[in-house]
This record gives sequence, C-alpha cells and structure tokens, in this order.
Amino acid sequence: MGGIPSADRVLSGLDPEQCAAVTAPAGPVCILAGAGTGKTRAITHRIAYRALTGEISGRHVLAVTFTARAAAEMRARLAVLGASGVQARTFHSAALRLMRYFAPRLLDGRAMPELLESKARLVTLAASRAGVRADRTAARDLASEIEWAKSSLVEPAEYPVAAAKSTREPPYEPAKVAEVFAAYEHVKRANGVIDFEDLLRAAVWGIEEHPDVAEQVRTQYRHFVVDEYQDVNPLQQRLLDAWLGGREDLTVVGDASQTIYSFTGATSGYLIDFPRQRRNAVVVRLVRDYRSTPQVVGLANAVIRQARGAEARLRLELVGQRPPGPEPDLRIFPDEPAEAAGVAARCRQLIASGTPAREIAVLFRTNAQSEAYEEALAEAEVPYVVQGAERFFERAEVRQAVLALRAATRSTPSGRRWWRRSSRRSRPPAGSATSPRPVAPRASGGRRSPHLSRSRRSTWARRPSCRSARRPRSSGCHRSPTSWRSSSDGPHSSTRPRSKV
Ligand SMILES: Nc1ncnc2c1ncn2[C@@H]1O[C@H](COP(=O)(O)OP(=O)(O)OP(=O)(O)O)[C@@H](O)[C@H]1O
Repeated sequence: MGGIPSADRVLSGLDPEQCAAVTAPAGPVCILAGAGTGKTRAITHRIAYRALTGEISGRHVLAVTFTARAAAEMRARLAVLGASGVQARTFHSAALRLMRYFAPRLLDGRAMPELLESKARLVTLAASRAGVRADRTAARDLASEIEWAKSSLVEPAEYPVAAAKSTREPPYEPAKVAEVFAAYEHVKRANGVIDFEDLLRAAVWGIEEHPDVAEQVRTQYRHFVVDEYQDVNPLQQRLLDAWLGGREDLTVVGDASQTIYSFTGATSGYLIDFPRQRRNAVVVRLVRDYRSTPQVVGLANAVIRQARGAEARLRLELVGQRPPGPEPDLRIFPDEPAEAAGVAARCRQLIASGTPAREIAVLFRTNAQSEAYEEALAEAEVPYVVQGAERFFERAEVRQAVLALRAATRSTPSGRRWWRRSSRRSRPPAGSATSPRPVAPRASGGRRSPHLSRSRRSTWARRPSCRSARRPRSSGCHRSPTSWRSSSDGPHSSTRPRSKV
C-alpha cells in the first residue's frame, strides 16, 4: 500500500519495547539500545508517530546524529514514514546552520570566519612558536589533545591539571602542550579562522548570550532527539542544554557499552546519569537483537558482562532474534603478525573449501593495522580490497618510503638481494584491486569546509557562565567556552572515523 502511513501503521512491526519507546509521552525519554536492536527504527518511528497523531509538528523537531550519513539515513526513513520538516543533523551541521542564519545579527553584518578543515598546519606553527619541532605524527597528537581539551571545555591554562585528572597521556610535558594550545589559539585568531569546536562554542555563545536569538531558536526547536548519546562530549552537551533552555522534550538513545570516543572528550556519563538527572524520565531498554545469531549475541553478552563501574549499571543483556548459526571460534595469538597470518590462513582455507572471497570480511580496529593484514593476505595470496581507506602500499607516505628504501638498498649488492625478496613479499597479488573486498575498516569521514571569513573579538571573547552545563562526574568539564573563536582538523580529526558536518 502506498501513500502516507497512518499513526497506527507506524506502530505495526514494532516489538513491545520499541512500541513503548515510540508511544512514551512528551518529556525525557532514555532509550537504552544494544547494537542491532532497532534504535533507529525506534527514534524515527517515535518522531513520525508523534507527528502523525498531531502531538507535534515535524518542523519543530531537531534530531541530532553523530555522522552526516546517519543524519541522511534518518531523513530518508522519516520521509518514508511521512514525517516531514524534521531537521536531522549532526551537532556541527546544526551549529553551522544556526550561525549562518544569525550571523548578520550576531556579527554585526560581518562575514563568518573561515572554518579550518584541518588543525595540522596551525598546530605545527604553534608548536614551533612554543619551541617544539613537531613532525606530522606529533602535530596530529597535539591536535588531538587540543581537540580533547576544547571538547571538554578546558582552557589552555587548565590543561595540565585537567589532563592529569583524566589520565591523558600527552605527547609532551602537559605544560608544554598547554603552551602549544595557547599558541594555537593565538595563531588561529591571528589568521582569522575558527575550528570545529569553535563552531559549537559560537552556537552556545549565540544562544546563551543573546536572549532574542535564544527565543527564536527555542521557538523553532521544541522537541529533541539525540542519537549515540553515549558519545556526547561536554561541549556538545552544553549546546544541547542551550537549545533546550530548561525544557524537557528530549529523547536520547544510546548504549553505554558502545562508548568509543572517550579519547576525544566524549563521555557516557551523560547517558548514565540521564535517569537520575531527570527523575520523570521514561527509560526503555531495547534488547532484542535482530542482526546477529544467538551465538554471536551470546559472545557479545559475555564480553559486555565484563564491564565494571558506572557502565555496568546500564548493561544490556541482548537476546538474539535470528535463527541459530555456527559457534564463533575464538583464537588468541601471541602478537599482531601472528594474528594476521592466522586470519590470512583461515581465509585461504575458506576459499579453498568453496567460500567466495567476496563473502569474507576481515575487520580491524584502526587503519594502522591494515599493514599487518595486507602483508599477511598478500603472502597467503588471498585476493583482497581495502574498504574505506587506501591500500597500505598505495598510501602516498608508504610509496615515498618504499622509493627511498629502494634507492638506499639498491646501492649495495646485499641491498639489491634484500629488495628483491622483500618487494616480492609485500606486493599484493596481481588483480587484487578488482577482487572481492574483505578488509573493511570504517572510512575516515570526509568533511566539507563551509566558507566563512573573519570577525570581531570583544563580544566573542566574553566567557559565558558555567551555569547551564550539566556535568557528569567523569566529564572533565571545568569551564564554559571562553569564546567561540578559537581551532584543527574537524572534530576527532585524523583519528576519528565519523564525518561531522
Ligand atoms: N521489530 C523488529 N522486527 C523485525 N526486525 C527488526 C525490528 N526492529 C529492527 N529490526 C531489524 O533490525 C535491524 C537493525 O535495525 P535498525 O537499523 O533500526 O537498528 P539499530 O539499532 O539502529 O542498528 P545499529 O546497531 O546499527 O545502531 C534492521 O535490519 C531492522 O530491519
């Protein structure tokens, strides 16, 4: 049947817990949802149900996701459900939209400063001003520290204490990092640019310090949904609080066991504390896992059961809904090369027994690990493609290093012999670029740089008060943003696989 679904039809096909989440009354709702339990279904259906019953208008909904892709997925699902006008955006995209709209008012008609796509260049410059010669890796590590600090609402002078409290492992002495951080802010200001954290600060500043802006924003947005709430950082929470302005029509969805961005300042503390902070919150647990076999779900439960501390309170025991499958085979290897060789051998075995290579996936946690796996797969003559990243031996820096090595080793006979042996080993098998694709880390999100340009200092530099930030114990949130003008790679830069805007 075509056409726009009715509210009742939006409820059909939901399980009882999803239904409870969808029909929960206006007010704070906390959906604790394990992987594959239909959380996207629950939140999109909740928005659609409320819109179709006339309780809310889609135009007044702001749904915040962590990636541009998730936002697009949400918009597509909402369109199918007949909920129109909803803004589904990342925090950064929503902040950018707000700043663009209010720029004439907030910036006295001046253009927005340009948004830095990458912190690297300015961090390197700032480091040299602070007497640190930072190569690419060091600049990236420094940028990560700066990003963490800014996302945690930590100012340069506060960095050493905050870093110690958060058991960070800074790339240099904390005082030196603080110096680079301060120099970075200075260089950035001098260049008339802002970074991704500044963009969020700008939106906070715009709302907190300008009652007319706050009123207009809050008239527009009345109902809020935040996806992946376990990965929100103090700066994002501050912006959410500014949007809310004390109102409570907020649905958050998350899973404390899936927190993956603590190193960038994200904290599951907001999710964990949500039911305590909002006593009237409806809490719904989605535990039916529709994606995996009971065997895989059982293994996941066994791992999650190890969680201790605050996360353990919100631990979800998932129940697999799919027909049974094979038992997972857990093997432990002494080191990474041995593990990669073991994985490659298993792939070879599967292919030999008739499994098409395209049906085999090898997942690893970070792009840096691809080298070991690519070498092992090439060695075992298993055809592969790398998804979401360049093949190791095709990366510019690796090609450069290989050329340099080749030049160095060819100057001696033993070097020539070594080179012939090693290049045979590391060369991927012929034709592999077009072969099936097992190795699949997540892509590092390409971020588009919206064009902004320079602005005034005095009002932006005012420090908004700390009053509205709700802070969980572990947040590391010491201060509010000093100004919204301050810095590097988009949020969670080089280390972050999710695209923001
Ligand atoms: N009530 C249901 N009945 C049958 N299948 C369902 C139900 N709810 C969700 N699913 C299926 O489970 C899968 C996961 O759903 P969805 O994408 O909404 O979950 P998710 O929790 O957002 O996923 P993720 O783990 O990626 O966050 C989809 O294939 C969806 O069709």
